[in-house]
Amino acid sequence: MGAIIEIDHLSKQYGSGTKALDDVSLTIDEGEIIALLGPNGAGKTTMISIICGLVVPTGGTVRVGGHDIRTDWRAARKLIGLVPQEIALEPFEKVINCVRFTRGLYGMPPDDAYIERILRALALWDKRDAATRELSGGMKRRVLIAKALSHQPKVLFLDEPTAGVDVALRREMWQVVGDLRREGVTIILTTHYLEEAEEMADRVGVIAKGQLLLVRPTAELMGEFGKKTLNIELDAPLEAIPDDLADRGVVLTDGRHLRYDYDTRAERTGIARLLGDLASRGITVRDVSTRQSSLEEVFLSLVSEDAA
Ligand SMILES: Nc1ncnc2c1ncn2[C@@H]1O[C@H](COP(=O)(O)OP(=O)(O)OP(=O)(O)O)[C@@H](O)[C@H]1O
Repeated sequence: MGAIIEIDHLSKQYGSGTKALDDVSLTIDEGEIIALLGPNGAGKTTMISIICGLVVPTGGTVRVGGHDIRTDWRAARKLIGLVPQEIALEPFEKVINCVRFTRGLYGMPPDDAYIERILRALALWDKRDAATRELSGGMKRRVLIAKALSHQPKVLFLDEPTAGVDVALRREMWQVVGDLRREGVTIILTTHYLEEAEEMADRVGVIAKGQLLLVRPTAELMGEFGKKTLNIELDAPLEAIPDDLADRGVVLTDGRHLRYDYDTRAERTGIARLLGDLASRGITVRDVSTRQSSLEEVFLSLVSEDAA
């Protein structure tokens, strides 16, 4: 599928002098889910705000669906829905009216059949006549998504969609995002929860200090940076580790357990040889398990590499 968002050498320096974005270029394809990861103040919200026309860039260009966000902003903005970080809803208004009004603000003709479809998809149909103040936090977030989808955008921005929500609600949100993807909506989300990026995103972009450090398919990033650890439980305790195994990086963690870190990218991981060597010495293995470093560890190693 073709590009829906083209960000070219984008920069933003706020009046205060803060350089929030520094020469960022990124192309996002239609239908993909991309997660922007970065510590507080990295520039994620600034990037989203520029694309949505809320902040004016100091350099570079952005095109949405081929429309320049500055010279052709009306057409660009029609393609975009934004779910902001802060929950701001009219407390006494009915859910269904909030969504209808937002659609109207975009100049779209009323379409109650479509509004019913999104409220049903977001499990809000039963609450359509409730005032928004009567809703739970998770429901309010879903109303924000319904509002953002009210004008049938092709691109949805979710700025920290699950900040401050509990684990069950977070899973519920992931489900909603999965459903939207099946509808063909392109989704750009910012998150501090690395698990969220790992779970949902096709690609991950890591931002720190206004710079896009890298953008990679999530699986590739995990494969490339992910080290694995093999834990071996022995049948009988060992006094010491044989020298040749120690030379290969095998560690005796306690008498009964060996640990071996290996690189998933290596042509030979050395696992078969290690198990063979143990067997030939009469050292019996009771159990083996492996553990892969999480995206969190990958992310921390990237950001610290950058700081170094
Ligand atoms: N309106 C503004 N005026 C001046 N500086 C700003 C403004 N908005 C953001 N900044 C600064 O720009 C930098 C990037 O902020 P931004 O909100 O884009 O980061 P973020 O990655 O979204 O952070 P968070 O994860 O905390 O939401 C920060 O140093 C911030 O203080």
